[in-house]
Formats: sequence, structure tokens, C-alpha cells
Amino acid sequence: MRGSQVPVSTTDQRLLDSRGSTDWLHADPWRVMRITSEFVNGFGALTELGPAVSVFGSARTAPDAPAYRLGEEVGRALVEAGYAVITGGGPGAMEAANKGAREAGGTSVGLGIELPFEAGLNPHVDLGVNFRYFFARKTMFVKYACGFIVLPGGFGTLDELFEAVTLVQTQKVTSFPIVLVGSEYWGGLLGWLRDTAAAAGTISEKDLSLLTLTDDPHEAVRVVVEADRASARGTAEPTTPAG
Ligand SMILES: C/C(=C\CNc1ncnc2c1ncn2[C@@H]1O[C@H](COP(=O)(O)O)[C@@H](O)[C@H]1O)CO
Repeated sequence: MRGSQVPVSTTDQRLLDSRGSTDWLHADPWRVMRITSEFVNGFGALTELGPAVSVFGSARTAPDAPAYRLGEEVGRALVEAGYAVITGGGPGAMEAANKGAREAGGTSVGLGIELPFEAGLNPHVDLGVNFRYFFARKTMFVKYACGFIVLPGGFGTLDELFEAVTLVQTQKVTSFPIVLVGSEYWGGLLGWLRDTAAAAGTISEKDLSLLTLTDDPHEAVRVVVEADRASARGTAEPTTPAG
């Protein structure tokens, strides 16, 4: 380049110069880099985790609530069956599952999320990864787990549950078991899915079988373990697309 074509500054010069506008920090191309780094960090931290199950449940479950005890038992039983436990790393049911896993001597994973009222990872997480973006974090819950166990929970839990069911229903993920623990809590929702959604044809009867309901944490783990073994043998039930 010659004359007017010669740039007024070099690329290195612009990189090394800290003066000037910082608007780029809040622009989408920069966010793409941050998003990419969340996937890279997540994949890097979890690739060698081994067999694992994601456990979801309310951030508000109190330590003296029956659902907390359920979470602890699920965490413990998963470890005894040879699985690491992945949770959202927060309080409540997440903490309970991490506690059970840790006390049983297993791998206790927490995938934390940046929230305005975030309290940080619970003290029972041994392997923690923090995320800014829900969608990057949700990829990890699915990619590194061979099943989902869902304790009583609110919007966050419902979001995770229905994302999992949708991924299986649409065959976007290799079929894996989704077990709801707590018939008193989940019974109404399953009834609505059967009597309203399936009856209206918005889901198929077969879709209902994508969810298993139990009150027994050991039964929840047994369902996941059996599905995992069947999948390893290549005898898992294939899912059919919705409709
Ligand atoms: C509400 C409070 C803290 C929230 N902290 C969370 N930390 C980590 N993960 C969370 C948190 N809140 C929601 N999640 C995710 O959603 C599910 C629980 O949501 P729910 O609405 O409480 O059912 C859970 O599985 C997480 O992945 C202060 O107490």
C-alpha cells in the first residue's frame, strides 16, 4: 500500500493501545468470544468426568425439607452406582444432591450461573464451573450426563426438565431417561400432560413415556442405570419423533 492507502495505525498498535472507546466490550462480536470461551471452559473441565447424571431441583428447598433429604439420597445413590453428580451448583435441592455425592466419596459437580442475587457455588461442590450464559451451561448438563433426575422445583427446574424432554422427543439428543422424584409434587403436572396436552393432541401418548415418576430415590437411580446399561449394550428403546 502506498500514499492514502497506508493505514494510520497498525493492528498491533491498536491492540496494544488501551486508550480510546471501550464500546467494543459490549458489542455482539465480543460477546461471541465470551460465549465461545464458556463452551471451551466447560468442555475442558468436564470432558474426562466419566459417567454422570444431572440432578435438578429448587434453589429454595430448605435443608430441613423432605425434598432436601431426597436430594441427598439421590446424590449418594448415584455415587454408589458409579456416577458423578452434576447440579446447578446453587442452594436447595442442588446443594442436597452435591452433599449426598460428596459425602459418599464421589465426584460432585456444580455448574454455577451468574445471577443478580447469586450466592456462589454451594460448599459441597468439588468441581465447579461458572457460566454467564444459561444456554452454554445447559449444553453441559446434557452433554456430560446419561440421564436426568428431577426433584421438586420451580421455573428453573421446569425449564431444564422441558428442555430435556424436548431434546429427547425431537431426537436432538441420544435418548436418555428423565426421572421425576416426588409423586405428590409432580403428579398434577403429569396428569395435566396426559389429560390436557395428550388429549388435545399437542403431545402424543408415547411422549408421556419419556418421563418416569417415582418417590424412591433408589428407584430413580435404578431407572437411570438400567437405561445407561441398555444404551451401552445398544438395546435402548429408540425414541420416535413427536406427532
Ligand atoms: C433463588 C436463589 C438462588 C438461585 N441460585 C441458583 N444457582 C444455581 N442454579 C440455579 C439457581 N436458581 C435456579 N437455578 C437453576 O434452575 C434450577 C432451579 O430453579 P428453581 O426455579 O429454583 O426450580 C436449578 O436446577 C438450577 O440449574 C436464592 O435462594
